[in-house]
Amino acid sequence: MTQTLTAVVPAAGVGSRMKADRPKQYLTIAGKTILEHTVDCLLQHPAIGRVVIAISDSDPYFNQLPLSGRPEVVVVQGGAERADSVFAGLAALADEDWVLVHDAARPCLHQDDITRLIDQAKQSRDGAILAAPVRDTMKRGNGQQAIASTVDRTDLWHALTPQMFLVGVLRDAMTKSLAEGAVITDEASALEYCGYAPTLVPGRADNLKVTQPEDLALAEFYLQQRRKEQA
Ligand SMILES: Nc1ccn([C@@H]2O[C@H](COP(=O)(O)OP(=O)(O)OP(=O)(O)O)[C@@H](O)[C@H]2O)c(=O)n1
Ligand SMILES: C[C@](O)(CO)[C@H](O)COP(=O)(O)O
Repeated sequence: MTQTLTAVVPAAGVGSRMKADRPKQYLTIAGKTILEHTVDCLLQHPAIGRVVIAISDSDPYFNQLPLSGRPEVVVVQGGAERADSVFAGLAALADEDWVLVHDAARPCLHQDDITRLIDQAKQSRDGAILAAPVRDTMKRGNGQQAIASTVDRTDLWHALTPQMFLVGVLRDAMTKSLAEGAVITDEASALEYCGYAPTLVPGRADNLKVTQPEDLALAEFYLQQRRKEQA
């Protein structure tokens, strides 16, 4: 598999839910920042040759990382929302390219999941996302910390990343959906807004997004397991 794909990594968030002394992508696990774990994982895959990282314009951390000097890494300025950061990352890419978008905060991505996503995404212009089936009974609240209803969890999934699309299709969908005020929390929601139906590719549940303080120890455990697998 030749290294022809680019991954866009939104890494311009502040990580407020993490309640840490720095944005969560710069917290360290086993001597490396979460961002470095994520980018190393992406560039380890034989089909990925370049990573475009969107960082905050006030980011004081990135340039201190060895990562900042890697030739495979391009840096762009992120935006106020995750979608703005992703959109900025697309500016460096051509419409006919395929792109994987992957959260900096998801360092435990497995190589096999990347391979399966790439294989599935290229089957259709609708693209594909990694997703994990919901395991728990799902409740919708009534706004007063009480249950309003139980959500039917038939065919209900957690959207993960990477999400993979043709750049031109994604760029146009994001342009339209954002201009019309749609709520875009992942790339697939922009495609859906424009009538596409991206494929759901079952992904590993340990591809967690480090979001809350207790997630850091779990990510450390999963990365340790990954190192044992690769030893
Ligand atoms: N304006 C933003 C907001 C988020 N992100 C990135 O999008 C990914 C997923 O977003 P999330 O987990 O929500 O990160 P934060 O927005 O930093 O977290 P919080 O909502 O807790 O502040 C993260 O890698 C984050 O750095 C980004 O590039 N630009
Ligand atoms: C893109 C994503 O990780 C898919 O689940 C998620 O939507 C990011 O949401 P966040 O609120 O920006 O963490």
